[in-house]
Amino acid sequence: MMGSGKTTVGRLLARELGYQFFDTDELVEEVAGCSIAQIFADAGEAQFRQLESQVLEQLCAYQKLLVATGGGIVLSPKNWSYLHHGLVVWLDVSAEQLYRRLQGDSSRPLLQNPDPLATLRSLLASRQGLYAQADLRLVVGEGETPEAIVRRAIAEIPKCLKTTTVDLN
Ligand SMILES: Nc1ncnc2c1ncn2[C@@H]1O[C@H](COP(=O)(O)OP(=O)(O)O)[C@@H](O)[C@H]1O
Ligand SMILES: O=C(O)C1=C[C@@H](OP(=O)(O)O)[C@@H](O)[C@H](O)C1
Repeated sequence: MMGSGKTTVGRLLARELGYQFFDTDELVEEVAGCSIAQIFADAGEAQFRQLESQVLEQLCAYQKLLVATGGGIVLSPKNWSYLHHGLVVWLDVSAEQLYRRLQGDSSRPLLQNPDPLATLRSLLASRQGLYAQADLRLVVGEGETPEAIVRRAIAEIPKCLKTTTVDLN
């Protein structure tokens, strides 16, 4: 979800793993040559979603990447075929925590309305089943720091790696 810490935690985790870090929102802005808010205002959400899929498709061909996606990437079934090239982590943060973090932030167009908390609750409820398709769910506690989440991710990721080693001795 937006504001769950994908960019903040992802950047730190990439450094720990020695992976390159990319953020689909940043790449979309580079491709479009303007901010996400501007893309939504000028071309609409559908155009943003197309650019987002395009960027994800290009990224999924590479290895040793950590990709922080936009919170709505889960909406398109096609995006899941790209996401499943890697291990998908869900940072599960309550709507109330998200609201506190994003108060006064004008960069997320879907929250620019009179009741952003209600929007966050309703988006979270409608996307819950999609986020649940992730390989790893990290429920983020109240006040848990990005560094603590990274430590938990590093402990949990090996347990859910999809590859298995076959010993042919
Ligand atoms: N674990 C955390 N605790 C408190 N604030 C956080 C945490 N993770 C991220 N933030 C803050 O929340 C806001 C949104 O984080 P960000 O990493 O941009 O989220 P996302 O990429 O998922 O939209 C930023 O202001 C960031 O500093
Ligand atoms: O949840 C969403 O639909 C969106 C989340 C945003 O990314 P973050 O999750 O990085 O905030 C950004 O892609 C856009 O504003 C739409």
